[in-house]
Amino acid sequence: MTDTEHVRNRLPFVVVEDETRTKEKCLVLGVGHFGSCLADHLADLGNDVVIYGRDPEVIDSINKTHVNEKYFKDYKLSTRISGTTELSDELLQSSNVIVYSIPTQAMRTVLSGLKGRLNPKHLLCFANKGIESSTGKLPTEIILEVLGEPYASNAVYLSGPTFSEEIVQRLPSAITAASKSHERAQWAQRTFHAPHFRVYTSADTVGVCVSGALKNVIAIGSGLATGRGFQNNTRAGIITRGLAEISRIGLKLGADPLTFVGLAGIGDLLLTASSEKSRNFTVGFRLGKGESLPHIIATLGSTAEGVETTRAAYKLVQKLDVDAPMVTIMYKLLFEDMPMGEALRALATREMKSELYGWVPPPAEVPAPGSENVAIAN
Ligand SMILES: NC(=O)C1=CN([C@@H]2O[C@H](COP(=O)(O)OP(=O)(O)OC[C@H]3O[C@@H](n4cnc5c(N)ncnc54)[C@H](O)[C@@H]3O)[C@@H](O)[C@H]2O)C=CC1
Ligand SMILES: O=C(CO)COP(=O)(O)O
Repeated sequence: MTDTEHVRNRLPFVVVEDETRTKEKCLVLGVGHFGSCLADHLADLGNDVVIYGRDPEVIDSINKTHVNEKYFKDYKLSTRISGTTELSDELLQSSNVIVYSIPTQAMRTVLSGLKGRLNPKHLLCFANKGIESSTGKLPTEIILEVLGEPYASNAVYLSGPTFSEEIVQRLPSAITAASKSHERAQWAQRTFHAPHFRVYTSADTVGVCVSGALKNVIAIGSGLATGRGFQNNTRAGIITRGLAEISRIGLKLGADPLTFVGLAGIGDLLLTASSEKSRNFTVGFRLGKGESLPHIIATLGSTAEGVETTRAAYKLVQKLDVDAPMVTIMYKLLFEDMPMGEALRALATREMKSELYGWVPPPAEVPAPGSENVAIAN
């Protein structure tokens, strides 16, 4: 058991005792890796925190021993966290900050259960990353469809390079809080910000959600290449061209191009697509080693959002009619049994392109020497 106190002691600044900070009543939905570490972080900053989970054994272990026996058995969580399996109206009304940290595929169901029981005064933060596989819709769209306004405009999306196991150890991290409402983004910033957890605001909710979802698809591809035995050059190429692909898709949806060079963009892509700590990278790595997808999913013990998001992203890019070779090949590999050799060949033998295609108009054709055009020009 690692007591996080000793980790905190190696930070060159005080983490908690800031009396000027407004203490919030926080409710964290989801008792997996990310929900637990965000609950711990919020409690560490002096907030009252209740964590909701559907797994009574995990909630029981948090209440009795302050340990999440399923996801963080090596770390003691804050004693300020209390767990519950009941989302009562009283609990919802007594909370002012609600953090959604359940996988995206369950989002419509969970939010439908909350509809009519929330208050526009709640600060709603969404920490999930993904696209709904049955519809190809982003979290921004699901919230609008299920909860409507003003919840959609006030929602805050937390996204960036933040592995839960590093946050729970209080290792310095940075994240983006995006909302159409600047006031809500700032509220989330004030609530989560700490010297070791820097929060930056953004207004680009679409860009942040697209980046957070699609980096997982690229991370599976990067893991796969690594599992197959390719090395650093390949990984850097995948990450860079992956970012170009994410940007093309995001731009079609109206994202701000600068988001892709931010924490939720390149920051999270770099992290996830290059680390064995990532579940999505791990799924790819194991595929590259020859394991089957159903076996990997059954034994991963946690969620890899990129798998279902690949299915969703494939639908989305077809609808948007945008060139997305990695999303397309990953979909065929994962869901259409395309052999790996064929997939890699298909990616590698595509036509030659300009690096910025999809971003800027193609340059004018340069006439080949000796061609008719040259003769005319001369
Ligand atoms: N783990 C990490 O480092 C990070 C995760 N995220 C995102 O946070 C979200 C959650 O991920 P993790 O906590 O890591 O996943 P996880 O697999 O560790 O935990 C998921 C939790 O959600 C619960 N859950 C699933 N469906 C539910 C439902 N219908 N009602 C109530 N609870 C339900 C599960 O019981 C489990 O406790 C994902 O979208 C992920 O991409 C974002 C940043 C970092
Ligand atoms: O989103 C994450 C880190 O920012 C976590 O990545 P994985 O879900 O691939 O583990």
